[in-house]
Amino acid sequence: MASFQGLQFELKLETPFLSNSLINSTLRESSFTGMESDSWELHGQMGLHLSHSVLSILEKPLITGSKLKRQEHTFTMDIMGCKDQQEVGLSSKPFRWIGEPQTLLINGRGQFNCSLSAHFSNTSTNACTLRGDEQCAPQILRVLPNRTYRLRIASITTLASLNLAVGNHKMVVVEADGNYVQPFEVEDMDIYSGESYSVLLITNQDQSKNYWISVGVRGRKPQTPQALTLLNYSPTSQSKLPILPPPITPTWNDYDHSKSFSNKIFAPMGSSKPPKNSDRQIILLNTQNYIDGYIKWAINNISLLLPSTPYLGSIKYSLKSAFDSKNPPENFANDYDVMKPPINPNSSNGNGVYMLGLNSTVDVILQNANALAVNVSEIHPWHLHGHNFWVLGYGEGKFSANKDEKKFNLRNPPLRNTVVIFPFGWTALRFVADNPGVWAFHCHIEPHLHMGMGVVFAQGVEHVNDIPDQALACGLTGKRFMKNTKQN
Ligand SMILES: O=C1O[C@H]([C@@H](O)CO)C(O)=C1O
Repeated sequence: MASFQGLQFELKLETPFLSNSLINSTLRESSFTGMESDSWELHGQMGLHLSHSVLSILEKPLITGSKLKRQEHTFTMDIMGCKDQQEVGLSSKPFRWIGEPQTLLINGRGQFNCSLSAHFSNTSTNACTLRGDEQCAPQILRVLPNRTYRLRIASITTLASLNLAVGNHKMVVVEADGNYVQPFEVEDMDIYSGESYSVLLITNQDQSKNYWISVGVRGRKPQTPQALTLLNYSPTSQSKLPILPPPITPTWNDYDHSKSFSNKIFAPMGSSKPPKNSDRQIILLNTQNYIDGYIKWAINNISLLLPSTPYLGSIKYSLKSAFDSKNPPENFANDYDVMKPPINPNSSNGNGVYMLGLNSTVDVILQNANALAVNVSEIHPWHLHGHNFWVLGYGEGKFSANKDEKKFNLRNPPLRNTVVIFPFGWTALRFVADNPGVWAFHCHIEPHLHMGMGVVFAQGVEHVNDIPDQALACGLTGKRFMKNTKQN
């Protein structure tokens, strides 16, 4: 495990932009709590609010080194209420999509309605300039010339996939999701919701100038302006605007560009390798569907609807009626055409659990497909709780075990906890189910999770001794049940 896992605590910096969704997500997440793993994960943001996209550029870790406890349950937030509204829209007939973000925030700063805020704050006629209204002024990264900086970057967006570039500078990617990677140089980098990276930035450019860092949207037709941060070379004044324009994000649908970035990520020499073979292969087809006319996402034709009783208690205490006891499907119909909208778009809700053998090696093939509309297939960053996995490869079209397994990278696959599936493609990953508990595996795009795009894995729940009271506080494991079990 890499020694720099504390960056995610910096998410707290973004809390003014969170909504009451966090309270919901706290309850929701608690149903997944298992034993602590030593890989601290970036999933407090499961409940981040929906109307803005947020990117943190973290210059310094708050905590480094040691084993960290997952902290996402401890946030308390101000209440803004927008997520509830959005959830209502997503669960309505007719469906109301959340829409693209109005702005992107970098460390809480975005340029939205700047002239309006200037008017109210009465500080400047153009609040988007560096001397304008504080809220609208970009974050300033002040650097010394000829140094090497490590930027810790975490995307906690709700929807947007992002691309980041620093004007006139290259970056060297050295870490992804808390694991070192073989360093590689890039002009710009993609970062999907739930992912985190460290990049090295060498300040070797003209020190009498400042430079823009820009972030733009990928994979969805952009209706969101690029977000800007200023790279300020000391002792140059912060108010000196860069001569060069902000770097322009690659075209939103240039997927080859994104694939080329993902395909450069490898584990460094000496990292742990995946087991040579897996004990089980689970193929998960991602489709957009209807249930009673409501738009949903489904996995192997089941749209995840979480039960009211948290899984950990219901599995540990064998409460068989608490969730679907049937095993969810491990594959989909052979003749399903992933390049076309579903012939039968109807699906159903479910909450069954993939029961994994403790310490077994599991391969998951995430198979993307055409959504409901013709010629539409979207990016989905999938995030696994409680584990890292090795990314064995990506491919186009429908996964073919015979052909594609031969191409799996077992030599130096990167270890991650979030991985993207590209439109009309598949992504293969392998993990060892060695962390007793119940774990969500889901698309990190919050509205997609709300619409059912996730599955649940469980393993070794009998080894989870101290289930937190909060995880036993509702449904069939509510108060009365607890009282009885404690008495027995
Ligand atoms: O889940 C989604 O719903 C909309 C669209 O497919 C239906 O309006 C969209 O862009 C999504 O990503």
